[in-house]
Amino acid sequence: MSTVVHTHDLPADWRDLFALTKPRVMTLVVFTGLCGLLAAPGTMHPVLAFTAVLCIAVGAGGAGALNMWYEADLDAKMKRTAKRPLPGGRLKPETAFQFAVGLCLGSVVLMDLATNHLAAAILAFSIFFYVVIYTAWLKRRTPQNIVIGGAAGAFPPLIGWVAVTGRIELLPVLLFSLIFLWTPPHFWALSLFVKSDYANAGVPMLPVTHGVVNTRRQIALYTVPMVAVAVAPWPLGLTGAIYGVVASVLSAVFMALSLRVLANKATDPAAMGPEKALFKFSILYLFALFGALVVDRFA
Ligand code: HEM
Ligand SMILES: CC(C)=CCC/C(C)=C/CC/C(C)=C/COP(=O)(O)OP(=O)(O)O
Repeated sequence: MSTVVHTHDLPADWRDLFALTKPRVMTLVVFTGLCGLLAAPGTMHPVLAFTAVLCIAVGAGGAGALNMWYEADLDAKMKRTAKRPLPGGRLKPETAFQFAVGLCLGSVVLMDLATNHLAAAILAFSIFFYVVIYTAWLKRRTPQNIVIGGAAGAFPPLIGWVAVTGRIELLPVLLFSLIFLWTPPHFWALSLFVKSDYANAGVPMLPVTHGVVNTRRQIALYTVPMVAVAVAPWPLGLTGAIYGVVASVLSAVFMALSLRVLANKATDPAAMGPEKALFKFSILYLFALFGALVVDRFA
């Protein structure tokens, strides 16, 4: 019987399993969940609060891993994703599936034990939404895939809030709506400069199905209600001026960048500076608004 362990194999395996959880994208998902939890009225034992945030991270990671398990065939066709653990042949699909299901189930059960049924149910629903509604159902069928399916990524602040209060209230619903309306400009800006990847893989993303001009119009169109929802908590008296000022200023920048995208006539990805700027700014924007929400709450 051989007991030789190739130690250099072990870290590679763990790195691949970790990569399966989409750690870079999920940092913002987890941050918005953490901020939803911190912004909620009431107190929670720090260990339970940490556990709740951990559950959001593990649940989101498990959902990301199930997404990669399901779409290994698509990922193999796109330059951006071809080297992922499954298309790269570094991980067996069964291993990925078991790991992913373990994370998803573990996160929901632990959330239920540590917080309340409603928070656990919303976590379960968002995993279901990302994996089944977005990945398995809509992504390959309609360019509205990310509008509807994107709702999955909007749940974390609500989950964080409900973990503390046990109730759904207006502010976390506005935070949900903010991310829901933010997702189309975030993703469509990116999809404009990686359009050929999606076209090659046969994924019906908006620039592929409805063209570059239409996609730019849609980005600007979603930015208007997004900005309104972003600022709304301040005049509604749900937050103070710190959040209000940060949200107003950064929303004005977001609007300006999306108008620059609308004005851009280029179709060559090399000339898509405004799109690249909007995509990068979209990430900073959510980090900043959610950060300001927490600072405001404790100021
Ligand atoms: C269906 C909705 C969404 C789609 C299709 C989408 C798609 C993408 C894609 C393709 C990337 C580029 C690179 C990569 O794979 O790392 C990206 C980057 C990113 N997305 Fe999204 N996204 C969506 C929603 C969200 C949500 C809800 C969040 C968080 C609240 C988010 C946060 C991020 C972050 C932080 C990055 C940058 C990652 C890095 O630095 O590499 N995305 N997104
Ligand atoms: C709590 C919980 C379950 C949260 C879910 C978080 C969520 C839905 C995040 C969406 C962000 C994301 C990874 C989009 C990638 O789209 P894609 O899968 O089409 O990207 P790809 O082309 O990079 O695979």
